[in-house]
Amino acid sequence: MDKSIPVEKNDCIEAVCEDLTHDGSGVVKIDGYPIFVPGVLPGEKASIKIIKVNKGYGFGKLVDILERSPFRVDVSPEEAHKYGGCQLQHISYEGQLNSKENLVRQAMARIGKLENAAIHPVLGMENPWNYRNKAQVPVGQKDGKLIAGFYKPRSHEIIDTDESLIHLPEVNEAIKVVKEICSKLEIQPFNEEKHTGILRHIMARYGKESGELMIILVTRISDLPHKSHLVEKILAALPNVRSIIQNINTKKTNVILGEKTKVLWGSDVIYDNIGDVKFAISPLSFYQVNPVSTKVLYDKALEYAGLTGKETVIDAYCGIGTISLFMAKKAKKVYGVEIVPDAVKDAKRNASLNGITNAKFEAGLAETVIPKWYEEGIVADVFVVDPPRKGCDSTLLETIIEMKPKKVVYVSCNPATLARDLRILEDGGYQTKQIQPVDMFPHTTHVECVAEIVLK
Ligand SMILES: C[S@@+](CC[C@H](N)C(=O)[O-])C[C@H]1O[C@@H](n2cnc3c(N)ncnc32)[C@H](O)[C@@H]1O
Repeated sequence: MDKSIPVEKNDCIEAVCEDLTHDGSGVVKIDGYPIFVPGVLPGEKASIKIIKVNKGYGFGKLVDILERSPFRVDVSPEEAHKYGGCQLQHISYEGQLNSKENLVRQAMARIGKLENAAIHPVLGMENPWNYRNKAQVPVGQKDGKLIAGFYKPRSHEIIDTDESLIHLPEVNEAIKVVKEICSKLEIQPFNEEKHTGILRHIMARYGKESGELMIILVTRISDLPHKSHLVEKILAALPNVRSIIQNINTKKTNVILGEKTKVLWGSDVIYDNIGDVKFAISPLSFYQVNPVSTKVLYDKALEYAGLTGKETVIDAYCGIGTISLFMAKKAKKVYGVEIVPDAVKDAKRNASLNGITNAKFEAGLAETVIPKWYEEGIVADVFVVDPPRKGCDSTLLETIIEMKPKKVVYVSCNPATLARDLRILEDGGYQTKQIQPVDMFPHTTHVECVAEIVLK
């Protein structure tokens, strides 16, 4: 037995939970040795069975709650099905917002070593239910029947479900109807293990403001049987449908969408509005999933940018040009860069759709295109970044530090990489003035942040 590890496998202990991890597990410590226990909340005393011990940390199973947190809510197994595996379903909304604020504060202190940044309380939703404008449900088979729903946590077993408490009702309805139609037409569900069958995922994307619906059928092969019947039945059942797409993903991968799409019926995009800007959204483009919180987030980004109409703005990782076009209305010129060519096509289309002529978009890697722009003499007064979870590329951060825009607005969906990148910017002559967390994903552990960073 390793003496530095104070517990052994199968021990039963009683301990008080001190914290939550980024994936929502409770953390208890025995003589400083951390044990991760799913289901237990900070402040709760619990009895726990040790199920695994590693050198620096262990895992436990919650046996009983001995002292209950005031933030705990009881969720029945039927309700849990409707949460689609949301990690914070057992915490009241107030408790979720507290724990997200704590997560941001800890990342900024531990990773970012930020001392002077003001970190505001999380801006939560008035109604944190039925907010998602997009669903992508895996399809499989059970007892000879087509099933679709969500993956059981930490497994690839599909839990068949027809309703999610976090999807907009129109999205729930679309998924349910398409699933029934595919089942009746006997379209073969995908078998992940054997890599056989046809239908891998059903996706629905809904414009909350426009009421337009896009259905995407992700298939393993390009041959989709009963195509015309399928289209006919979807249109009869869902009058809001504007676009039916087939996406082909032939690969053995967890990535949902393949690169090839075919329009089976209607338009190649749907439209939606955020504030007074209209957007065309194509199947492969990134579009924020929570329209209510997106408006809050973009308004905050605009406020932090402090535009007067004279500024040149660079928007790195611009997607379909959402933040760029919000900024373009208040800036002299905006340059956006994005890796997905379809998204850049959407961004260009969106600029003309809104009569915006001072925005220019280019497809490519932010870390390659922006240094090239800089060499050509394009210098930003305000630099916006909104990278994926892994954060900004280091070359891009170096370019920002060299270019010296007077302000950087950093939109992030991962506090850990945000904190890492803020440290790099601070070491390069910037100061983080304030960070506003926004709850874009209620009932999950995710939190979005927008940070205002100024040149010292
Ligand atoms: C979090 S999304 C933000 C999109 C947009 N700002 C919005 O709010 O809708 C990140 C975007 O970065 C793009 N992306 C990922 N890596 C990139 C890179 N190295 N260079 C440029 N764009 C990238 C993704 O395709 C995605 O559209």
